[in-house]
Amino acid sequence: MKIAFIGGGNMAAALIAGLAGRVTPGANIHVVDPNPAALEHLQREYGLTTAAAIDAAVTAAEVIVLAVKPQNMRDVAATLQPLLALVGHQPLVVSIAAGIRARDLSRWLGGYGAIVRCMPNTPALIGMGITGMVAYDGVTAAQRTMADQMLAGVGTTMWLDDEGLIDAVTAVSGSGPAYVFYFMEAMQQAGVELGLTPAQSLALAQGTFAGAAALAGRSEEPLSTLRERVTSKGGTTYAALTSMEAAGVKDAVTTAVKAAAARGRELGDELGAQ
Ligand SMILES: NC(=O)C1=CN([C@@H]2O[C@H](COP(=O)(O)OP(=O)(O)OC[C@H]3O[C@@H](n4cnc5c(N)ncnc54)[C@H](OP(=O)(O)O)[C@@H]3O)[C@@H](O)[C@H]2O)C=CC1
Ligand SMILES: O=C(O)[C@@H]1CCC=N1
Repeated sequence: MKIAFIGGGNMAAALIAGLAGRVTPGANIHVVDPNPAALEHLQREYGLTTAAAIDAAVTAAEVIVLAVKPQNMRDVAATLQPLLALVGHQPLVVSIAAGIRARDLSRWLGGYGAIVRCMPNTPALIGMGITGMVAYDGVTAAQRTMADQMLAGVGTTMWLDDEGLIDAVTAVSGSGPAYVFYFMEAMQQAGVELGLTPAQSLALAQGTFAGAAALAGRSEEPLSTLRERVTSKGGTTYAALTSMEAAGVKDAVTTAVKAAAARGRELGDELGAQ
């Protein structure tokens, strides 16, 4: 599979790390980014080809991943559109941008239909990502399979019929690793304040997230049951959870996740109106 990335920043680098040598040889990956430092690192690490600006090399790929910020997407589409119009085959365009709707991207690409909109997350870097995906009108069955193979190579895929749900995916799993790191940071800090070294406290917090996430993944029980099994009556967990409830932590988290979804919709409205 020949893949071109437009944008070689954080999320592209995470995807490339998971893809190179696993889904396709690094030499089959081409990355366009104006920052030489980012490209040099990717080139050195994975042996891929790079360019500072979009040119015809991009359309030689079967899959073109648009991995620029949502605010740059329209300009990128304007540059890409005449190049796509020149090629005989229709490369699959995969957008990972938060908010940008497939219909707006299609319009910016001159009515192009072979678009998959998806929302990956950074654990793709270690092959443990999860990606929500939706196919636009002109995607062939073979292209859908190709998109699935690409993203299944860096973790789990979840296809959605309703593109409107991608903002929810963005809020839960696209942004989600940041919430987990935030929670881990707080747990690490508390451990240090209680006398552990930063390394000890980090190992305990990280190991706890890894173990609890794996347990939740393997268990048939609801999360609330798993939580209750940790919570001895009158014990330490009860003291912590009572403190969290009093501080409104659960409400704060659900409100925060909804704020992420609202921002996704807002980006789609703002940028799609152009
Ligand atoms: N980070 C994450 O965890 C996730 C991000 N996403 C989505 O991925 C996209 C990229 O995010 P992220 O990687 O975090 O952002 P970054 O800013 O790290 O990466 C974007 C890169 O694209 C470059 N760029 C800008 N314009 C062009 C252009 N015309 N051609 C080629 N490259 C260009 C940027 O350069 P410069 O900085 O100089 O502008 C930058 O290096 C966003 O749309 C985001 O919504 C989706 C899921 C998760
Ligand atoms: O923060 C953002 O907008 C991007 C989308 C999901 C994760 N990072």
